[in-house]
Amino acid sequence: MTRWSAASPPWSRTWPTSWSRGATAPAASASRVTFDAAASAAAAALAAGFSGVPGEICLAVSGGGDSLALLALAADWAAATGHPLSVATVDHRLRAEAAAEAAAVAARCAALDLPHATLAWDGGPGAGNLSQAARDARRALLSGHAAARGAAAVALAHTADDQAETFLMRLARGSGVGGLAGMAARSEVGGVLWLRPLLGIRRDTLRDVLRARGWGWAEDPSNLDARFDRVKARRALDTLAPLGLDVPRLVATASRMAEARDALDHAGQALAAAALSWSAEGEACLRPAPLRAAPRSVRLQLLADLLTAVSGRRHPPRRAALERAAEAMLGAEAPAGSLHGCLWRRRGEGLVLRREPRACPPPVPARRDQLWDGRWRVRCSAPVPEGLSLAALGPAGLAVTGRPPGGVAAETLHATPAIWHNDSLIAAPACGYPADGRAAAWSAEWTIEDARRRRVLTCR
Ligand SMILES: Nc1ncnc2c1ncn2[C@@H]1O[C@H](COP(=O)(O)OP(=O)(O)OP(=O)(O)O)[C@@H](O)[C@H]1O
Repeated sequence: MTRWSAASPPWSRTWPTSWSRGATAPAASASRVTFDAAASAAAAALAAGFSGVPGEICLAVSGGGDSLALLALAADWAAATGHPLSVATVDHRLRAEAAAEAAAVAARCAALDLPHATLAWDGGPGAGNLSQAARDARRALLSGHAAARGAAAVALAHTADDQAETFLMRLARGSGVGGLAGMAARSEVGGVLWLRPLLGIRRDTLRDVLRARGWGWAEDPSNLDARFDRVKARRALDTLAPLGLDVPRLVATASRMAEARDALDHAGQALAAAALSWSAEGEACLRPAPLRAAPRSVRLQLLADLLTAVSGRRHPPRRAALERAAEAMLGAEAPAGSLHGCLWRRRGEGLVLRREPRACPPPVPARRDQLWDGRWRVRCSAPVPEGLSLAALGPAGLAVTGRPPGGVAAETLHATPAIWHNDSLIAAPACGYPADGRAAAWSAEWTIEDARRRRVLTCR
């Protein structure tokens, strides 16, 4: 990328004064060379991260420095390649300045001739763990928006610094290799392809890219709030640097962990083929003998993947809890237990793992095509009338449908999706209700959306 050539020093432009931190730009020629190399590396990383994506890429841009740099680099790449881009900003409505930040991103996009949408979240006040709820809502809004536009992927602007902070936070939580592998450059969750093309690029480089263009950016005050683990991790990195434990070292370690995780996955695949079968309702049946015979790390990886898939959650259980549950499952004492929104129970010689009904989500409005509880794809082949909701079948629903033939446990059926109108059951597609075809428009398919887990677990 030659945009920042020495003939036209980009840092000679003026910085906006109101809406940026405005740190000093590199001045000496050695820094210019360093900057050119770093900026070219960022542009090359973005091009590699976006390569082969078959359609529009929707950029998630908050107005912060990282994601504005993503916008800047992606706009250059799109201008050179003609690849379609769009941009979305989520206004969580949690800070007064957020609307102005979204408007500033919109203005930037208008100047670049890129479509932009502001997606508002109204669920803030009252949400339990507010930052987790805001993150989940952001992902849901972004994936819904991308699906509505028919976009092929959503791009996030996580950096090498984010990856290193994530590594430290997971280390502190006692994560295994799966967690220590950090964030993936590509992942498929909830039917959406998520891209993180800047995971190898330093935050400071991205700030320099913006300074070079004279673009300001917004600072989210929560990035300085020491109550957040991420901020603590950022500060800890400063303390650890003299030990040689810096961002590049942690990122390199995370990528070695990703290789180890892939090797475990591979072994887990062989173990799954020997030990695992599924019912159509998403009940996992395990044969303990091959589990016992497998190396502990492979066994734990398979159990972590299973618990993640059956619970529909994005993250596996904590390592310590997983180890305790694995011991209990393979020991003789406890006949049953629960972990990570799942129930396990001994059945004959085997073990059954199923979703815990009370961990299923509260009712949501029924739509024509939606992922429910992270594990069921629920569709309707006809327009959905107003006022219908999607919620777990539960005991009340099962009392209406009765147990379908096949011997599936009532508890498993309780955690399947059902369509309701107030308290009246309209359809329970996983139970084939109603049998006379009145609600045949509804279908439900048990699904493992995450590409990595799909590889490990789809051996039926
Ligand atoms: N409000 C938002 N609207 C759209 N995308 C967002 C929003 N908040 C975060 N993102 C996306 O998620 C990524 C990671 O979020 P995180 O909260 O860690 O952001 P960050 O490190 O503060 O980055 P940025 O400086 O771009 O906000 C961002 O880089 C951005 O791509």
